[in-house]
Amino acid sequence: MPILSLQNISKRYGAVQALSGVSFEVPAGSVFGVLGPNGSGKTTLLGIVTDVLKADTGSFSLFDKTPTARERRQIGTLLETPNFYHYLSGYKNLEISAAIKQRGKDDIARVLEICGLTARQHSAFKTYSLGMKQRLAIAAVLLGDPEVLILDEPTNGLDPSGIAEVRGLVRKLADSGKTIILASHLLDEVEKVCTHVAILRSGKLLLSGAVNAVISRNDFVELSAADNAQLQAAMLRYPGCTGADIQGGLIRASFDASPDAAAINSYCAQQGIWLNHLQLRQKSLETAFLEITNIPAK
Ligand SMILES: Nc1ncnc2c1ncn2[C@@H]1O[C@H](COP(=O)(O)OP(=O)(O)OP(=O)(O)O)[C@@H](O)[C@H]1O
Repeated sequence: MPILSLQNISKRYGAVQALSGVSFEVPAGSVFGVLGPNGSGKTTLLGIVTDVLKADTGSFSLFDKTPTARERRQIGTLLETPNFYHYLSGYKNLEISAAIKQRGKDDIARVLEICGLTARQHSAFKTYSLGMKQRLAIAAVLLGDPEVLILDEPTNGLDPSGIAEVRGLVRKLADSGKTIILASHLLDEVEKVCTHVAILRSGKLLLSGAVNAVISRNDFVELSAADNAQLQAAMLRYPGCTGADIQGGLIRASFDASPDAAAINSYCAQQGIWLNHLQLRQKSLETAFLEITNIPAK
């Protein structure tokens, strides 16, 4: 059963079509990244799912049901950084969050522990690092132990150590069985923490599914020999080779499936070509993302 299923969601703000017919499913237990460049509709989509915004058309189900207050209570949401009181401690701030959410205080110690803030719970919020501040925001979301977490750009504005802390926390929460839906404009982030992804561009869904299936990073091979022109011609005859370009003294050969370096080496030897360089390489994430976002929208 998918945790969240979107059917044909569209939303317009005046002249701006923020979302156009977006449909996808979020599997239970996944860390699901909603990925897209700035302005692609990620926040609008999360706003609709969390009932902050209303879709013009389309519908969605939570836990396989039309969402009611009961289903919504199972969702913890962090769409923007909460306004914590700077002079109050982390603990006191969570007391206020618990009161606003009408949750008891008895859950505060648990969420502080999960977020690694127990030792600093009585320090003033203003003394926290950026990463600790964001972990406190996530602690507030965890009050009441929701099954699903929705986080909008949870590492935005953090320094590298803050980013690492928040990613570590997201992984830990995923390991504990939570389903996590997070928006990001960073492919790198999605690859590091997400199991599944939906990629948006200009409000349209380009692709969705398991990260490994969606972000294909077919290997390519770099090779060279004394006569690169002869090698290039030979590689273009190699079964499955889809291209062979000479770049900076090396031939970069691409394939329709993962290449086998040993087979390429022996093929070249059979052609009387002795390789002085042969290396398998992976497409950079950047290249893979640019290729994905350049494909025509569905
Ligand atoms: N309240 C609004 N009124 C008018 N246009 C809006 C409003 N909110 C968003 N938009 C527009 O809708 C489009 C989608 O915006 P949205 O914030 O959902 O994208 P996003 O992918 O979350 O972007 P970012 O990464 O910059 O937060 C953008 O073109 C944005 O300018």
